[in-house]
Amino acid sequence: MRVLVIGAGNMGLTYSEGMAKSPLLGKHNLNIYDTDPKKITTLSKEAHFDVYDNLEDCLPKADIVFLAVKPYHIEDLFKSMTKYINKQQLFVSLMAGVTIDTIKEQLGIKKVVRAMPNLPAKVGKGVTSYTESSDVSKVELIMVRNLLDTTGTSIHVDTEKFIDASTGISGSGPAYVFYFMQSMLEAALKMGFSDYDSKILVSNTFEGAIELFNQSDISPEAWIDRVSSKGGTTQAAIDSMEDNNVKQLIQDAAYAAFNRAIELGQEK
Ligand SMILES: NC(=O)C1=CN([C@@H]2O[C@H](COP(=O)(O)OP(=O)(O)OC[C@H]3O[C@@H](n4cnc5c(N)ncnc54)[C@H](O)[C@@H]3O)[C@@H](O)[C@H]2O)C=CC1
Ligand SMILES: O=C(O)[C@@H]1CCC=N1
Repeated sequence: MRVLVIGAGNMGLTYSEGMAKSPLLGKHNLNIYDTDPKKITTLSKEAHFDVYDNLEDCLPKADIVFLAVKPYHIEDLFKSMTKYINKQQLFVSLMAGVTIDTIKEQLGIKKVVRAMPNLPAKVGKGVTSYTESSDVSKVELIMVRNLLDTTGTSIHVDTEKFIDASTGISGSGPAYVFYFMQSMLEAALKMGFSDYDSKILVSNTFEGAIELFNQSDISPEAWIDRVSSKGGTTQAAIDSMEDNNVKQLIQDAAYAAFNRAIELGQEK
């Protein structure tokens, strides 16, 4: 099985590295294509996998093609792809918003898996949701799942609505966590801690809280209770967040991303 990844950016490279390291594929069955000459030069020197600057040499021989460009790149990309593709090939899109029907229509193909990954895939802790067009067989779907799982874990969803919804939760989600971290870092700096100490305080707090959550069946709400003393400091902080409607604002943000994913799918 030969896999081609189109787009050597954050996601394309992350997936390429995950798949190339996996015994499922190995680096010689993994090719990557990009149009940016600087990226091609850098990647060619690193030689984790075979890098291409033209579709003619890599697209016809691929069995599975990952699409990892920005949604606004597809117009040019799809035009350049059509003469090198065949109906046996399976396309896996990692792009936010772009629908299965758009990919099928614009490429004139039938087998598409639409997936929504996230950036912790870089450290093997990604979560990817995925769904497929009706022409993808069960065996092909298992193959794709195995490839997605080289960067973490995956969940199968029945409709594309849940791909857009998971964009609002997990796809964009790492940015919400970083936003919270940045806010805590800035508070620590204002309180007078050094850069180094602020980073240690904040990153260990996040890591420790996640570990507690993962190692128990206790909800985040119940953990908040365990941190809080009546009339104490945590209560003062949580009251401040509740008074400022922070929970609602975070939910609004997740919906803003969900709705933007739907909108992207309608922009052709
Ligand atoms: N960055 C993230 O955390 C996530 C990104 N995604 C999706 O992944 C996709 C890629 O995002 P990033 O990797 O962040 O973008 P990026 O900007 O880092 O990478 C895009 C790559 O595509 C290349 N490219 C542009 N036009 C091309 C063409 N015609 N042919 C070949 N390569 C071309 C660019 O040179 C660049 O290397 C997007 O559609 C995004 O919605 C999904 C989930 C998370
Ligand atoms: O911001 C974006 O559109 C992409 C999709 C999810 C994360 N990054």
